Amino acid sequence: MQPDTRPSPFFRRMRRFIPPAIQENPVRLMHAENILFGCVMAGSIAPVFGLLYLYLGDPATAWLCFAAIPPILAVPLLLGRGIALARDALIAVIFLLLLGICYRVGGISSPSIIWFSMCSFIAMLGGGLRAALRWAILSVLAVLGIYAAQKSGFPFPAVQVRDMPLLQLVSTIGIICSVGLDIFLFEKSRTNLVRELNQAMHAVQHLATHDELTGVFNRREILRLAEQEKHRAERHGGDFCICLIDIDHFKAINDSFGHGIGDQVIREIACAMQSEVRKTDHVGRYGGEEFLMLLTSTSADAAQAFAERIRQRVAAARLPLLEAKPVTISMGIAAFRPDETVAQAIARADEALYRAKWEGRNRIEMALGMRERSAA
Ligand SMILES: Nc1nc2c(ncn2[C@@H]2O[C@H](COP(=O)(O)OP(=O)(O)OP(=O)(O)O)[C@@H](O)[C@H]2O)c(=O)[nH]1
Repeated sequence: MQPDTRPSPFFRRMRRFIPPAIQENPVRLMHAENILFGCVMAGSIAPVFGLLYLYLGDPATAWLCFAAIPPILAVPLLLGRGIALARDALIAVIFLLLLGICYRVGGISSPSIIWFSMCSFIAMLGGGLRAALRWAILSVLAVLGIYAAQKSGFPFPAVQVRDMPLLQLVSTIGIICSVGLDIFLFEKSRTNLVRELNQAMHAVQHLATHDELTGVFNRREILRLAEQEKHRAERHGGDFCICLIDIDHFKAINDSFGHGIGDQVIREIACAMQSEVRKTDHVGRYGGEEFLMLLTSTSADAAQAFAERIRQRVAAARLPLLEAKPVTISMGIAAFRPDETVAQAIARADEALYRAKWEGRNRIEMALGMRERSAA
């Protein structure tokens, strides 16, 4: 059973806000997702602090928090115009909000001062190191500016919140939770990305090694497997047979029923072979209507008996596609010899196949050994 590789419902819902052009690129998708997390986080934290400042008797700062909510929630709409624009717009709103809060409540001693660190954090998750560095410099300059302004006697409003320790407490807990949640969501989005890349890699690998029409191995892969089996047989001993299969009078099938039906016949026969072989054997499409089977740990006699079973199964099948007309296959089998190459073993199987055709088709012929061949 295929594992469920779809992202969680939260991520799927969030992706509705991400333009398809961004979704095509996994890294840009991850940055866009992180910016959306930033919007969700900032959009939920701002009203909490708004309510807190109302409770603490500072309605002007509370309204600053509430006023930041609409621009934060509008940021996803900017994603269509570019990730950098959306990211910088979000951070700019947060940055200005923090400047406003620090100006009103405590200056350099404001519990909100530490929240400037979130600017470079969000920038990093939403776009990489350069953006993070830019926002880190701006944040440091802002903090230094607040300090310098206070030192030089700039008139900060004398706002007294009712319960400063409570503000400190909520602010500290808020930043701890925000950082933790951001890291958790970032990790989730990174895991999704890795999983999707893995999936894409498997799909590409499958396309590179399998025949599109039949789903069995393609020529390159079956030849690679043949080399691998040859090395295994040479190292560990054991028999290994190569079986070349060709559909008889296939041109006539194409001519009578059309190429579409011809393709389906090729598919049916590939499927019949694939379902008959053992898990350790391999089936590949060698050419148009020609297949190569690698029968591992199989003696020549066993390979012949097995091939006979497939030949009979195909000959007995009455495909509705062909209006129940029989279709047959011919096969040539070569038992691999340690002193020959894969190409030589296939050449012997091909020679046996040629004999099977010559002898009347719908039959199996065993290859001669190399020495017998050169003597012939
Ligand atoms: N439909 C279809 N036909 C193919 C495909 N690949 C090759 N063919 C056709 O298969 C036919 C093979 O014909 P031949 O090589 O003359 O052999 P045959 O008619 O099978 O005769 P024997 O092999 O001698 O029994 C050709 O007409 C090719 O066009 C394919 O992928 N799909």
